[in-house]
Amino acid sequence: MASASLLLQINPSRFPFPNCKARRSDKFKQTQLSLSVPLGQSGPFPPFPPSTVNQWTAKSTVISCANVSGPPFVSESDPKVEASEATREQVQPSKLISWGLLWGLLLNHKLSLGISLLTLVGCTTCTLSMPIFSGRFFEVLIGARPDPLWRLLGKVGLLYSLEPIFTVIFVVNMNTIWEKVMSKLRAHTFRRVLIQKTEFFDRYKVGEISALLTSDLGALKDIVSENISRDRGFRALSEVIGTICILFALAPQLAPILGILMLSVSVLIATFKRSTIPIFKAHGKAQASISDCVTETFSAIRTVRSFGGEKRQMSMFGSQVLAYQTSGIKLGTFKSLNESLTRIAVYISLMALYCLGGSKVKAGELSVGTVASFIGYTFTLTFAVQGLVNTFGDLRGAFAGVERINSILSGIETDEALAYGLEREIQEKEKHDEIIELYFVNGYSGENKYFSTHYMSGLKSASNLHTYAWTGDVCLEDVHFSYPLRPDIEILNGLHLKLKCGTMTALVGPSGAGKSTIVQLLARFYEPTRGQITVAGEDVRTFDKTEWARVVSIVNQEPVLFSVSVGENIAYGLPDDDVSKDDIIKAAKAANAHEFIISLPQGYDTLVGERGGLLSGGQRQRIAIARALLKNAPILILDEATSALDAVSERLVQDALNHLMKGRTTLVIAHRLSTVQNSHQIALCSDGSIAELGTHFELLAKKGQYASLVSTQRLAFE
Ligand SMILES: Nc1ncnc2c1ncn2[C@@H]1O[C@H](COP(=O)(O)OP(=O)(O)OP(=O)(O)O)[C@@H](O)[C@H]1O
Repeated sequence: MASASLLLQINPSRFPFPNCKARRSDKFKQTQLSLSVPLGQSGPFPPFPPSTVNQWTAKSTVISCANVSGPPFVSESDPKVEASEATREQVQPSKLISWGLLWGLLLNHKLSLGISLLTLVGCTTCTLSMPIFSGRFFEVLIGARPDPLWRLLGKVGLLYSLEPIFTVIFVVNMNTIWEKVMSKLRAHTFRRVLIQKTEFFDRYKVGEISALLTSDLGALKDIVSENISRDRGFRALSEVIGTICILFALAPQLAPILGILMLSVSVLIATFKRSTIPIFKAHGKAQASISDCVTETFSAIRTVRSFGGEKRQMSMFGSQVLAYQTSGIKLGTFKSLNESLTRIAVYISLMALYCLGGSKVKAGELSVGTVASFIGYTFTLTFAVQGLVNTFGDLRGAFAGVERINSILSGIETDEALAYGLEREIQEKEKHDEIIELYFVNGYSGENKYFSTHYMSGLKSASNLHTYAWTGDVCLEDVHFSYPLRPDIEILNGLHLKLKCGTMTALVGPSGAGKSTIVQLLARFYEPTRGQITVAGEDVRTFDKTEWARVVSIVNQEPVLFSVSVGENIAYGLPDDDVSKDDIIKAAKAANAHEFIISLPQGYDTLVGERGGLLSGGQRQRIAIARALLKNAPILILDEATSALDAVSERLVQDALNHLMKGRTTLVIAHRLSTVQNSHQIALCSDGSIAELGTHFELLAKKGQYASLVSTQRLAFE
C-alpha cells in the first residue's frame, strides 16, 4: 500500500465545510444538465477545465467531507485498511438487541408505562377482590353477616365495572408501547441486514434472513402481545403473588398446604401441556409440506407432463396426506388430554379445599365465606400458574430468537463503508419524517455512534468523487482476490487493468477466468484482498459506498426490476430524488423503450410483475438501460448485457447502449467477440490476470489466446 503517497496536506483555505451540502446539489445539477443535453452529442462532463482536475487529482490535496459529527478530516495513510483495523478491537458495534437497547426504547414511553403499571395494579386488585366479595355474599345470604345485601351488591357491581375498564387501558397501553418498540427493532434489524457485506448474502439464504425479521423478532413481539391478556404475563404473575398473599392472610392454617398443592399440580400440568407444543408444530409442518407439494407440482406442471410424472407426484402427495392424517390424530388426542388436564388440576385443588376447608368449617375454625372465597382463588391460581408457565415458555422462545439475531448480525461482517455512507445521508436530511425516525434508536440512527467515531475518521475524501470519476482513469493495480467463502482459492492474482477515462474497454476470456469477479470488485460488492482499485489515482476505499454507487452503473445480462410500475423502475436510477415524468420519458426514449412502454395497457404506470416477469427480456433490458441513463453515472459496466437477446432485440438494445456509453468510462464483458471488436481496447482475462491487452487488430496480429478465441468462434472479421 503506497501509504506515503496518500498522506494529506490540508490547505485550510480550500476546506469548504458548507461544500458538503453544496456538493450534492451540484452533482444533481450536473445530472439534470447532462440529461437535457441530447444524449450522444458531447457526453455529460462536469464543467471545469482539465487543469483544475489535475490539481485535484494530485494526491497532495484532498478535501474531506466526512464530517457527520466528528473531526472534519484526517491525515492518515490508507485509513480504512490500516487505522480502522487498529481501532477495531476497541470499538466494536455492540449486540444488535441488548437489554440496554430494549430498556432505552421502553423508557421513551415513561408516561404510558406508568399508566400501564397503575391499571395493572387496578385490574389485579379488582380480580383478587372478587372472591372475597363472593364469600361475603354467601355469608350475607345465610345471615352470618349483618351488612345489607344491596350495599354488598353495589361494591361487587363497582368491581365488575372497573375491572374491564382497567383491563382495556392496560392492554391498549402495553400493546401500543410494544408495537412502537418492535417497529424500531424491526427497522434497526432491517438496516443492519442491509449494511452487511456481500459475503453475508452469500453465506445466508434469503429464507434465513427473512426469518430473522419475521419469526425471530415475532417471538420477541409475542412476549408482550400474547401475554397481556388475563392469566398471562405480568397479570398472571401479579395474580399468583396476590392470591398466595390473600390465602395466607385469610387462612394461615390452610394456606401452606393448599397453596403448595395448587401450585405444584398447576405447574406440573402446565409443564406437561407445554411439552406437547412440538406435536402442534409438527401438524403445522405437515400442512406446510402438503402446500409445498401442491405448489411444486402445479408450478412445474409442464415438466410433470413431459416426463409423465403424474404417478410420482400422486405418490408424493399421498405420503404427505398420510403424514398429515397421523399428526392430526395425535394432535386431537393431545388436545383433548390437555383440556381434561386443566380441569383435573382444578378438581384436585377443589377436592383438597373441600376436604381441608370443610373440616375446618365443621370445627368452627373457618367461616363459610372464607371457604367460598377460596373456591374463587382456586380457579384464579390454577389458570394464572398455567399462564405463567406459558409465558416462561414464550420467554425462552424470545431469548432464542434474540440470540439468533445477535449471533448472525452482531458479527464483524458489517460493511463499514456502506454503513457510514448511509448514516451520513440520513444525517444530511434536514427533515426527518416518521419513516426515517423509525431508524433512530435512542437518539442515534442505526450505528451512528459506532461509525461516526470509528469508520468516519478513516475517510479522507468523498466530496470530489464525481469529479474524479468523470475525468480520471479507473485502475486495477496488482489486484488479488479470493471470495470470502473460499479464501483458499485465489480468483485474481495480481491483475493490472487501466480503464481509460471516457473510453470503452472490453473484457473477454474463457468461462471462469474471473471477468464477473472484476465487475463485482469495481462495483465494490467485495474489496480486493491485496492491491487497490483507484479512480484518478485515489484508492476507492477512501470513498464511502453510497457515494461510489452513484458513480457506477451496471447493466447485467438479467436485469432485475422491482415489482412496481415501469416509470418507477426507471426512476429507481435516482432513488432518493423526485424524478419528473419528463426525465423518465427522456431516458426511456434514449433507451429505445418509449415506444413499447406507451403500447403497454397503462403506459408508464403498467406494473412489471415480480422481477419484471410481465415483460420480455429485451424490454427489461431497455428499462434497465433507461434506469442507467437517468442515473447518469460516469463509470459504466455492461456484463453480457445483450447476450440473452434475439437479433431484433439485440439491435434495439445495442442502439440504446451506444447512447449510454458515450463519454463514459465503460467496461464491457462479452462472450460474443463480434460485439466488442470496436472497443478502444480489449483485455483478455485468463487465470485471474490480464494475459493480453490491445485493440482487436493488435490482438489478432499477436496470434495469441484472443486470436484463437476469435477463430474458435469462427467469426468473419476481415
Ligand atoms: N460468490 C462466489 N463465491 C465463491 N466463488 C465464486 C463466487 N462467484 C464466483 N466464484 C468463482 O470465481 C471464479 C470466477 O468466476 P467469474 O464469475 O468471475 O468468472 P467469469 O470469467 O465471469 O465466467 P463466465 O464467463 O462463465 O461468466 C469461478 O471459479 C467461480 O466458481
